[in-house]
Amino acid sequence: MSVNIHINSPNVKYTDTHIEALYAYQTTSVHRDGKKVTVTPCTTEMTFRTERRVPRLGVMLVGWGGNNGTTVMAAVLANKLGLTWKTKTGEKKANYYGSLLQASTVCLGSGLEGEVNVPFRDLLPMVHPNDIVFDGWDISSMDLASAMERAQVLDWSLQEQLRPYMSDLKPRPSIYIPEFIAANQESRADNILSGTMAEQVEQIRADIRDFRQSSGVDKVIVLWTANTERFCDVIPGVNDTAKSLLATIQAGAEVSPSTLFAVASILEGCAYINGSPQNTFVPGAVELAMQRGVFIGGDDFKSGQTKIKSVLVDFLVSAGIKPTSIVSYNHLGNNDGKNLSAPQQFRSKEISKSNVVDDMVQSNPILYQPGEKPDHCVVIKYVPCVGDSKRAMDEYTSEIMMGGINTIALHNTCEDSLLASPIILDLVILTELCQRITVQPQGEEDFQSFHSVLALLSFLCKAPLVPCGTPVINAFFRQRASIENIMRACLGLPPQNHMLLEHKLQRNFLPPHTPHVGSDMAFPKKVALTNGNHITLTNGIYAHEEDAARTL
Ligand SMILES: NC(=O)c1ccc[n+]([C@@H]2O[C@H](COP(=O)([O-])OP(=O)(O)OC[C@H]3O[C@@H](n4cnc5c(N)ncnc54)[C@H](O)[C@@H]3O)[C@@H](O)[C@H]2O)c1
Ligand SMILES: O=P([O-])([O-])O[C@@H]1[C@@H](O)[C@H](O)[C@@H](O)[C@H](O)[C@@H]1O
Repeated sequence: MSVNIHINSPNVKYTDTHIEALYAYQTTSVHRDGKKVTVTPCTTEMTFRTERRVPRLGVMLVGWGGNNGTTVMAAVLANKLGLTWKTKTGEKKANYYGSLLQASTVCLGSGLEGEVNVPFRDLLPMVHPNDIVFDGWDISSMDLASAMERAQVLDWSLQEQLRPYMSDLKPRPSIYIPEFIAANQESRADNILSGTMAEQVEQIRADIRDFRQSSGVDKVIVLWTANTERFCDVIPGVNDTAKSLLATIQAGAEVSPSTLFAVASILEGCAYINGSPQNTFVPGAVELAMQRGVFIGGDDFKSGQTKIKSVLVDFLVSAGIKPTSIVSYNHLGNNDGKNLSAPQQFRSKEISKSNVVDDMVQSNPILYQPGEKPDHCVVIKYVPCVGDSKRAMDEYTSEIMMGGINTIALHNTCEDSLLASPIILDLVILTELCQRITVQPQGEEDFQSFHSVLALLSFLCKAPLVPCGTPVINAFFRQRASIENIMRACLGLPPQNHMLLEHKLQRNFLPPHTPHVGSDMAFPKKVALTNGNHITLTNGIYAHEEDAARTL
């Protein structure tokens, strides 16, 4: 179900190349003086400009031969080919469930039939996952069909159909520095580059150029879905500035493979996204991205256990209930789990899985004293038997009224790669869309793009990377609303505020031409059809309906 949305407003202009929308951005400036809090509403008129032409997108995955890499490749092929396959519970059909853009909707407002919800992906012109061209690197030389089999994620009857399309896909040799990942990964490393660090970065850059040229794509985005690395020390003169980082690479001192890929991507003008928890984006990498006007984003896909945590803690704290203990245990048996069985790699993940509640806790000084936090314990165990089917068990203990205690226990079987793959697609498609959006605040001559650190990706990450000094938001629905409302702004639409005031007052205050869905209104007998099979909904929002005529 896809719709063709057209905003009928004097503030929105469709040119051949752009959607241009005048938008009143409303915020509040708050000043606190002791117990006195002064709130000043601020409105900034601005113009959002979105390029309408959707490019041919190439995505290069670092770790292409891994569980996530092979699964996202397989999923796109299966969708593109419209594959179905038999399983013991019946026939399955390829889909993109779990993708915010492909499988969730947004409410555009009310029409003659009540609320009109449309696919997120239809809000603005954006890349369809079926059209993405993939390539990538892996320290394992295994072809993608065999690597898909090794991953043990997808049903065999589906794998058999996909094998002919994936057996010729071979990951490019990659940068391998053993001390950054678990020693137990060494047995996979038969596909590695040689030469100095600088030479290897140049090879990665050459790979990107080769892919862009041979595939004919218009742009390339690079995404890290390789193993979790240990954290890298941030050292002045080594990686604290773009200049020092580039010099360190030339000198061959400590730089992680993920940071080397980041530098190579940025120097090639390609956005770079980190799907793992390590601190790939040392200050020098961030500065380099800003200097080059290239997007970077991450860290660590938010896919299952942590995603629920960012919902549940938001619910509890927003409801005035005080979480006092969060115990997040899981065991998994895939190669990611094997890598995380090493202490330094686990530590990277422990940090990203633990910090996700900080903003929600700090938002409620009624419940928490300054600096007070719930006990928070993260445990990850490697149990080969369960493979990619991670078993997450959580216990949330909270204080409720009058000394009461509430305990929520969850068991969550996360098929990790089937949860992460749609997130990988959302990350690259949203990043590409942001590359086509510019904004001109009132009074400024030039249009500007988003900050190089693409905070809009926070919804998809456990440890959101944000511009220095800006707030880190982990609360799930706040993150989602940020994406929705920025996309609405590109269409000149106000933020979704959920007020539904028209249904909460005694009298309907909407202009007569705007029907109020309710028994006290006489519906027009027929909705005029305009422009062929477009139907003009009230308030000028057109929806392209598959079925043409309708009478009400
Ligand atoms: N739900 C999820 O699966 C999920 C959620 C959040 C984060 N992650 C992170 O995503 C990453 C991938 O997860 P996975 O389950 O696919 O793991 P995986 O081990 O199956 O795949 C990682 C791949 O990266 C390769 N690799 C390692 N070092 C490399 C390098 N320097 N260059 C190129 N390739 C390299 C490995 O050979 C392997 O094929 C991990 O860091 C994991 O922590 C996964
Ligand atoms: O499900 P989630 O918490 O978002 O994320 C997952 C962790 O629970 C799991 O322990 C880890 O192995 C995966 O790489 C992923 O990070």
